Amino acid sequence: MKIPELFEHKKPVFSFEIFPPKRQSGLDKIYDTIEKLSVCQPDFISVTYGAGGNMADNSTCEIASNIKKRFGIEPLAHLTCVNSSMEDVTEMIGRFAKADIENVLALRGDIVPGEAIKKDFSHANELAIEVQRNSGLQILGACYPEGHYESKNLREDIQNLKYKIGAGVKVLITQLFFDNQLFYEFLVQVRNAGIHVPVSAGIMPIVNKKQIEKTVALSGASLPHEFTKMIGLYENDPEELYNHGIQYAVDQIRDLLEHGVDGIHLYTMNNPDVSLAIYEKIKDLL
Ligand SMILES: NC(=O)C1=CN([C@@H]2O[C@H](COP(=O)(O)OP(=O)(O)OC[C@H]3O[C@@H](n4cnc5c(N)ncnc54)[C@H](O)[C@@H]3O)[C@@H](O)[C@H]2O)C=CC1
Ligand SMILES: Nc1nc(=O)c2c([nH]1)NC[C@@H]1CN(c3ccc(C(=O)N[C@@H](CCC(=O)O)C(=O)O)cc3)CN21
Repeated sequence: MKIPELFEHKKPVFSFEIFPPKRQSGLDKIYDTIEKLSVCQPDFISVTYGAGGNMADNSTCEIASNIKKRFGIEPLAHLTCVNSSMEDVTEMIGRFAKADIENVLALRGDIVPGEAIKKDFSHANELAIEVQRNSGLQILGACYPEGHYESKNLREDIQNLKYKIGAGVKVLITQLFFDNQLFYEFLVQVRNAGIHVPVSAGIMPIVNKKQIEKTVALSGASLPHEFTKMIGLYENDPEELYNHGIQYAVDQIRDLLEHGVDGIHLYTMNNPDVSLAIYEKIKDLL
């Protein structure tokens, strides 16, 4: 199924994101996770590729393929290019096609100190052009409600976003954010810039202390008062932080749905219990 077509017919589109396990031995567990997530009947599940700069894994294609074969759910395979040569990309596109994968999230990827950068691709739009040229894959892309941290400002980042659309990106998924107001303002600017593709909101529930630092560093997302207050109150009480972290995500998603968002993309962090708990509290609006 072509994910961009799904957005034409369904609102909201509800999706999950998972990441491949660090070791091959974790593969059984990821399939248990997907099985649990399948209860929510997500419209698609995306699988990261070298997420957070972790290039140790290479099982994105295999997992995405099984999401379709074993669970009958549409997969979205992420593909990054900053550490890849043209040859690597060609090979991976070929593997996706062979595995019957129809949709890819074209990303530049995180620049990790010490990890060699290859010169064939500098930005996600260049990867999108190659995917478009070399395959029949549907292309999705990432966008940044608060601007990408390497951009001077949001305006410049949105100008760069137009290159992706020009390169064939048909749906955008946002970086995680905790302040819906910033998302709504971003959406106005995106539409004013002439970008009219569906934009799905990426939401990450924060349920333990360890996630806070890592997530903020990866995303640069700003933390509204309500969020820092929750952390301040419960950071030393794991059970309360877990419950309030879920509730924060639920409140965020319900507000987005009430504002008519095109899609909700839940960063599951491979935790099906958290995702199911959230689903139970939002399903009446899906
Ligand atoms: N590994 C994964 O599965 C995921 C990774 N990410 C991360 O998101 C970050 C960026 O990825 P993308 O959005 O795909 O990168 P991108 O290439 O679209 O943007 C990166 C930066 O370059 C600028 N830029 C983009 N196109 C440009 C052009 N043609 N000329 C000049 N400047 C341009 C942007 O404004 C931005 O500041 C990375 O850190 C990526 O790894 C996000 C989601 C999932
Ligand atoms: N800059 C950036 N890079 C990404 O890879 C990325 C984003 N942003 N934003 C959206 C999602 C969120 N992603 C994430 C976010 C956090 C981890 C993370 O904390 N990984 C831990 C492992 C956690 C665990 O095993 O439970 C790690 O140590 O890599 C991974 C992917 C992938 N995506």
